[in-house]
Amino acid sequence: MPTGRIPEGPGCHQPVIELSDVSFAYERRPIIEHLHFTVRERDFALLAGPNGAGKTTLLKLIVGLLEPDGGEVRLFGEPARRFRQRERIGYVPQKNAFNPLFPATVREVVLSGMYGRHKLFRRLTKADYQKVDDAMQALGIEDLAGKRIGMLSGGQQQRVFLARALVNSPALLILDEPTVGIDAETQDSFYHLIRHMHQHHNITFLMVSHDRERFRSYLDDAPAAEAGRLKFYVRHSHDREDCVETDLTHSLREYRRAAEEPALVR
Ligand SMILES: Nc1ncnc2c1ncn2[C@@H]1O[C@H](COP(=O)(O)OP(=O)(O)OP(=O)(O)O)[C@@H](O)[C@H]1O
Repeated sequence: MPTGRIPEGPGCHQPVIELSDVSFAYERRPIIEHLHFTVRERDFALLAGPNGAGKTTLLKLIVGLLEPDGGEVRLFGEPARRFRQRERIGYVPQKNAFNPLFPATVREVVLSGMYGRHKLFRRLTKADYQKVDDAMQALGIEDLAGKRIGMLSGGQQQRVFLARALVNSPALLILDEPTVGIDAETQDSFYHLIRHMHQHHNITFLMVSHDRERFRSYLDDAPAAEAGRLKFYVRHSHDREDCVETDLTHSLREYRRAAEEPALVR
């Protein structure tokens, strides 16, 4: 298990998230104690743990919404509390975190992913709208563009949130139990897509999930780090040495065409 700050890796394997001796308590109740862990570029990290183990708390520490009581959290080499380049992080929330009565259309939800880069009310450019169209096409939701998000199935909604997270071409994609409440077949198709993205793109993944079993064949057997009931499982980027990036929109279109996912939109 690593201790302290890990030296920088070569090429496209720089540290993205560094947790050095991180501890956190709510009032006096310790939630996370002495956690050391580094996620590097193009790693796929699964954060697993039962209800109440501290997964959401740890995500908040990672994105700088909470500060640790001890130790240090760094994002892309900077202290998390000072990190401002929010557009480098894409976030896919739990389906249940979304209010189905929210009246926005699919296009508006995907477009709202741009606000990390463009302050609210700043005029969006033609290129921005093109990125929104590309992301919707890549995920097979372009025909749903004018529909109210609350009218869609759980699987379709998650594709909308994934498109929203991808419009800024994030370097780090955080997925917070993205398939809770979605049927097993749709979950399979979602995770197949996620694995494709991990295999073919320079995106680092941090996924929160109760469902370690689903990723058993994809991740190392032993946890790479543990703190209390929290466990990190990883597929390291050194499994893939080439650092060449391919265009995400093009690649996801090809992926759809290859019909590896026959019924893409469910
Ligand atoms: N703002 C808060 N103030 C005090 N205690 C809190 C606060 N937020 C969470 N907790 C407690 O901290 C513990 C960890 O909560 P957290 O939400 O991080 O767990 P989790 O692993 O994400 O759980 P779940 O799987 O149920 O979402 C829980 O016991 C929770 O009740």
